[in-house]
Amino acid sequence: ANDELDIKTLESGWSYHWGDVSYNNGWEMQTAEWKDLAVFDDVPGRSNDASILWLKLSLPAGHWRDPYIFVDSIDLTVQVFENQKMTYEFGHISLAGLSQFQGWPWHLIPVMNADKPTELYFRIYSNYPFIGLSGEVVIGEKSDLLQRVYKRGMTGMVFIVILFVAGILVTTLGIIKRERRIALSTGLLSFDLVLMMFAENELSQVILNEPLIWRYLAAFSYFLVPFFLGLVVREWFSGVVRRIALLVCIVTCTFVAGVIFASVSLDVSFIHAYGIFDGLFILLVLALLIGCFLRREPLSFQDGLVIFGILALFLSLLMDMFSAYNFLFWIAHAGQWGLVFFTLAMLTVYLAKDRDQQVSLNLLMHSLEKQVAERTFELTESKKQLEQLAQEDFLTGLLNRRSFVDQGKRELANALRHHQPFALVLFDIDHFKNINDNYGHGVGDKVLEKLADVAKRTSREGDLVCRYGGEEFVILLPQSNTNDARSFVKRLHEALNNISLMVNNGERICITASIGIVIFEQFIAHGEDNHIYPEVDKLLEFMLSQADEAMYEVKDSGRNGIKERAF
Ligand SMILES: Nc1nc2c(ncn2[C@@H]2O[C@H](COP(=O)(O)OP(=O)(O)OP(=O)(O)O)[C@@H](O)[C@H]2O)c(=O)[nH]1
Repeated sequence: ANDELDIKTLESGWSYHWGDVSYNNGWEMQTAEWKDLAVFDDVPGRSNDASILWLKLSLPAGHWRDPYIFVDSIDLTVQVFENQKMTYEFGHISLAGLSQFQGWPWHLIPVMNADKPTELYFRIYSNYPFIGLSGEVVIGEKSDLLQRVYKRGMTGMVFIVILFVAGILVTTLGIIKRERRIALSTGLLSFDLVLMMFAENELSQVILNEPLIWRYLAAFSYFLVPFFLGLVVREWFSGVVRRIALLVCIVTCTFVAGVIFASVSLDVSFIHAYGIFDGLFILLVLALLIGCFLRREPLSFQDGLVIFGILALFLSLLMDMFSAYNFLFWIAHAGQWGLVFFTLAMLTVYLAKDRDQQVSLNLLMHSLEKQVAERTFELTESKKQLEQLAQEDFLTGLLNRRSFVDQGKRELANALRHHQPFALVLFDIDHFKNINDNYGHGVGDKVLEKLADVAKRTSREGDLVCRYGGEEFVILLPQSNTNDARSFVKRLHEALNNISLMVNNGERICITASIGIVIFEQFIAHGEDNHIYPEVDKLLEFMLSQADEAMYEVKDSGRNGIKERAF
C-alpha cells in the first residue's frame, strides 16, 4: 500500500537528545549533543527526572507536493520545529518544559520545505513511563495519508457495527424472552466495548477533534470491562465463580472510583492508571476464567462458548496491551477481533440457549398434553364406570329398578310411536327364603347371580333385564308379538327350571319360578285412542302391576308356572 500511495516509513535519519535544548533565546540545536537513534520509539538513557526529549529527523530532499508526517501516537505532547519555526503543536509545552496530557490522537505533521534536505525537531514531553513516538511513523502526501487513516478507521467501524448490532440483538432478545439480567449484562458489556472501540477509532478524532474527551471515554470504558464481564459471568454461571465475579465487580468499581478521586482531588492524571489497570485486568480476568473452570458440574457446550468468548476477549486485550508496551509490534485492530469473537460467542450462546428453551418448552408442552389426554381418558373411563354402576344392580350386574324404569319408559314410547308390540315378563323364585335359610345367604346370592346369568343369556340383545326386587326379576321385550313373547317365556321357564347349583356338601339346589307375562299387541293394533290406557307415562306401571298380579296368580295356584295377560 505504501508503494501505491508513495508513502515511506521513516526508519532512518533520527537522533535524540534527553532534556530541553534552547530554541527560543538562541537556536542551540547545532551545538546540542545528538545521539543516533536506531528505533525512535525506544529511546535509551532516560534519567528519572527527564520529561523532555528532543528528536531530530534529517529528511533527504523529496518530490512532494503536500508532504506530511503521519504518527500513530505520541507520548504525550509535542512541538515540531522546522527552520527554527514551530510548525506543529499538540498540547502545550511551556518554556519551562511543562505540559499536560491531552489524549492520544494520531498526528499529521506538515513538512514545509521537502524539496531540499531539511531537519525536523520534535520537542516531546511526557511524565509517563513512555516518552516518544509510537506505532507507525511515515511520510507521504497529505491526501494519501488521510485516505489510509480513513480506510483503517472504516475497518474498525465494521467491527464496531458488528458489536453494536450483536449487543442490540442480545439485549432485545433477552428482554423479549424475559431474561432481563443476562440480556442486560451482555448488552452492557457489548455497548461498553463499542464505546471503547469507537473512542479509540481513528475516525472519532475526525468526528470530534477532542482527543482528551475521547481518551476519557476510552479509558473509563476500558477500566469498566472487568465489571461488565463480572456481571455476565455472575448471571451466566452458578457456584463459586459467582462470588469471584462479584469480587471482580467490586474491585473494578473501587479502582474506577479511586482513579476519579485521584484525578479530581489529587490532580493525578488518569493516564497513570493505565499501567496499574493493565496488571489488574490480567489478574481479574484470569480469576474469572479460573472460576469458570472450578465448577463442579460438567461444562456444557454453551458454557464452553462463554469461556471461549472471555478467553478471546482476554487475549485480544492482552495483545493490545503488549503492543502498547512495545512487547509486540504494533498490531492494528488486534484487540478488536477478540471483542468481536466475544460478542459473537455470546450471541451464539444466547441463540443456542433460546433454541434449547424452545425445545424443552415444546417437550414440556408435549408431555403436558399427553398427561392431560391420559387424565381425560381416565376420567371419561371412570365416569363411564360410575354411570354403569349407577345403572347396575351390584350383585347381578343387571339393570337396577331405577334405570329399568327410565329405559323402559323410553322403549315403550318408541314402541307406541312405531306401533310395535311388546311384552313384559315378571318372575319370582319360589321359596327362595328356604334356600337362604337352609344354605345361607351366600348360597342365596350365588343362586341369584346364576339366575341373572340365565335370564340374560335367554333374552335378546335389546331386551331390558332387571332385578326388580330381592328375588324378583323383570324383563321388557320390545318388538315382541304374542308368539315371540310366549316362546320366550317358555324358554325362560325351562332355563330357570334347569338351573342347578352344587353346594359344599355335594347337594344340588334346583329352583322353580312363578312367571307373570303381559303382552301388548291388540292395544297397539287398535291405536293410541284405545280406552284402556292412553297415558304412556303410566303404561309401564300398569304393565308391572298386571304382571305382578299374573305372577301372584301362579303363586296362588301352586307356583312354578306361567300366567299371561294380553291387551
Ligand atoms: N341371598 C339373598 N337373599 C335375598 C336377597 N334379597 C332378598 N332375599 C331374600 O329373598 C327372600 C324372599 O322371601 P319371600 O318374599 O318370603 O318369598 P319366597 O321365600 O321366595 O317365597 P315365595 O316368593 O312365596 O315363593 C327373603 O328371605 C329375602 O331375605 C339377596 O340379595 N340375597
